[in-house]
Amino acid sequence: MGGRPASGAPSHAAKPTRAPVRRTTQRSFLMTAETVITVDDLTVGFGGPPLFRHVSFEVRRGEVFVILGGSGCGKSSLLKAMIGLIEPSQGTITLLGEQLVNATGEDRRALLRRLGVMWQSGALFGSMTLAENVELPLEEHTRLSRPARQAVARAKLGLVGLGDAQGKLPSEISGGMAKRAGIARAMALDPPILFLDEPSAGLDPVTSAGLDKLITDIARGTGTTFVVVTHELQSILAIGDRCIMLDKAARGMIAEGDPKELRDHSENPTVRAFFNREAPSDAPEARPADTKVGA
Ligand SMILES: Nc1ncnc2c1ncn2[C@@H]1O[C@H](COP(=O)(O)OP(=O)(O)OP(=O)(O)O)[C@@H](O)[C@H]1O
Repeated sequence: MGGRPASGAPSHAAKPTRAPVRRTTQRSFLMTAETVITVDDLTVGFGGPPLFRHVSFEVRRGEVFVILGGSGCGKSSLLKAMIGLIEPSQGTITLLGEQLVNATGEDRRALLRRLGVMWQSGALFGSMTLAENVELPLEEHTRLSRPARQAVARAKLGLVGLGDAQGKLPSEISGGMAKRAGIARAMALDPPILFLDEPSAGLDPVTSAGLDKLITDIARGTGTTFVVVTHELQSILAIGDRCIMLDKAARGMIAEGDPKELRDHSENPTVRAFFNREAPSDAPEARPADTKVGA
């Protein structure tokens, strides 16, 4: 099952399960915001049966878009396909108006430079201070002078609440601080889109909630678009403007919409089970057509 109903109509034609929705100003903005990512009919596999197939969705400028689902359903693989690290076996990915899948050479590199990525661990270089870590992409991809790079690094670390920790090594900071530093480094080149892979992994609930607030503050304050892979329910509900849900048994996308509306109104038993922390019911092939809610 994928993001399209069997008729071949686009997934956004799927019958929504509707409930009255109170729109905030932010959500109203997102309803009309331009599309910055279009994933169309995407299939990814590693030689055997596809991990997921026929996945289609759009991400709008300035929103926090969450890719969720149980372990092993392909969330990280989808993120990797969206940043050019995995070649899909079918489908297209349009980022900021440019085609990724067929792009090659300098065109591809220039497109990928416009994306910021933070991996689960924060992936900081242990022998470098936080400031030096943030400076690194600037050194690699710009002609800024050292003082200019230092000024940008200071600003980015200040933005994530680490203004006083610039001279520290990664071994001298907490896990939550490392995630913040990872976000600062991912933002060094002012990317319009930031991809975060499991940002809350390994964090206690309070630290995780602080990181959630940082993500929404940056999205609201700077208009940066976030694509976040996570299966942390509290984070999904705290940060997600919209989401898609992948499912291992369905080998595809089984839901799309506002996470709170999916939690409260989805008719799909697998989606309901996920949001209500229940063991999934027997739903071998979940139905995509009934699961688009509040998008
Ligand atoms: N490069 C690869 N080659 C072969 N198999 C892979 C590769 N990358 C991922 N897989 C497999 O694809 C499946 C999905 O992995 P992926 O990490 O995308 O899932 P996930 O939903 O992010 O899982 P989790 O929540 O547990 O991190 C796993 O079974 C994994 O072993």
